[in-house]
Amino acid sequence: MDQCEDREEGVPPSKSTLCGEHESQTKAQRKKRGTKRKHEPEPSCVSLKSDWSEEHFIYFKSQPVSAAERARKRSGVSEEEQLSCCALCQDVLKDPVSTSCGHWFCRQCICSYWDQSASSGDSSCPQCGERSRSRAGLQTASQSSCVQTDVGLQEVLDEHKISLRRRCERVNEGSDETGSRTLLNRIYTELYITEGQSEEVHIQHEVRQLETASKMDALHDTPIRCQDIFKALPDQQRPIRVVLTNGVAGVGKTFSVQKFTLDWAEGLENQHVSVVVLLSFRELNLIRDEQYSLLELLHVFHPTLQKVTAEKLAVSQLLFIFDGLDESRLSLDFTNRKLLSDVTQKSSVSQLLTNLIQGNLLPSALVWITSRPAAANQIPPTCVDTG
Ligand SMILES: Nc1ncnc2c1ncn2[C@@H]1O[C@H](COP(=O)(O)OP(=O)(O)OP(=O)(O)O)[C@@H](O)[C@H]1O
Repeated sequence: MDQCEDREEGVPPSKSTLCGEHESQTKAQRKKRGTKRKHEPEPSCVSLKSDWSEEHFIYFKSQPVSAAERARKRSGVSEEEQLSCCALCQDVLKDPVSTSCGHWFCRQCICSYWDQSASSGDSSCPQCGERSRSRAGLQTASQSSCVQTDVGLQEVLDEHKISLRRRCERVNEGSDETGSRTLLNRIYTELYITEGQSEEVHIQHEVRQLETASKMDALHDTPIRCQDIFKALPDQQRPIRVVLTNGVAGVGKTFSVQKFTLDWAEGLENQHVSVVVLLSFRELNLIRDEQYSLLELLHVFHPTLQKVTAEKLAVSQLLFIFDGLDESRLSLDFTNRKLLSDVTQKSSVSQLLTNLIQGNLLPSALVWITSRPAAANQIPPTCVDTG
């Protein structure tokens, strides 16, 4: 059994349950001090980092065309062939490395070229004559792609992170919206999530559930930090893609989401995620009767995503956070057979969400949903990863 006070109060285990006992401050204490506030989401900006291969291609295209390249073009050699061919041995690249001007050679070819070159220590590019980085600085394809992927997109990504940091770094304190905003990191106390999967559908009132909760067993009673919810436990085989965090009113679900996002935006945690898309069901309610594609949905709520194409979206590691399922006025119908797999295909917001959660849309995207217990049964247990 977990040791958290709120679990003792009776939050029934779902995929994960926010136990909500802060290390130094209980919910009761918070309420007494009038700190329970709902944090309205603000518009944010999002950018995207693409996979290396796509940028790799752009990278080559953007190089100044050398005489050798022009000659190859004249000879009818395709660009793909050029990219896989060493300019020195004219053979297929072996252990390919690039000079700082962007030309590719077999590592052995370029090293022996430099070894043989009259002026030792000269590291000019054999193809264009430009002075290159030294042999120690030659880049492999993956190093080069990282650098190139970041060109242009890095700026957008930084902008997105700054935007999300601004959105999450401060929270309202006080009993009404006029309360002052304070730094989240200053008041945040660690919350623990326990993993569990209830077989029952929770139809009772939350108070009733509190009574029955003690009869349910958590799958794991090890507390998990909110930043670690997508990290599989040692005994878990499958990667975790969809997480549903279930917790009673005021336990700290929104705070956890904000803390997770802030740590990501500050570069502290979960850096394998390229883009965090933070949305509340309250925001989504506003467009529930409209038709959007997933790409448009992101553009609407995250304007800087406008710079990002569907192709880049498909190859990036996205994390969608949907906060407050209990406030949803969408009718999430997981039995609807309308399959969506194209991020540019328009549909209702609920269909976008069900397809995203089911993995038809952006199958590698991570999804985190938070909910009060009474509403959590809107997500079928089969859609949630138990690890
Ligand atoms: N980790 C935390 N550290 C410090 N205070 C917290 C923490 N989590 C929650 N609180 C306090 O509890 C209040 C309620 O938290 P929060 O809005 O995150 O709850 P919630 O679970 O999202 O509630 P609801 O179900 O009503 O949306 C916050 O305004 C804050 O004052």
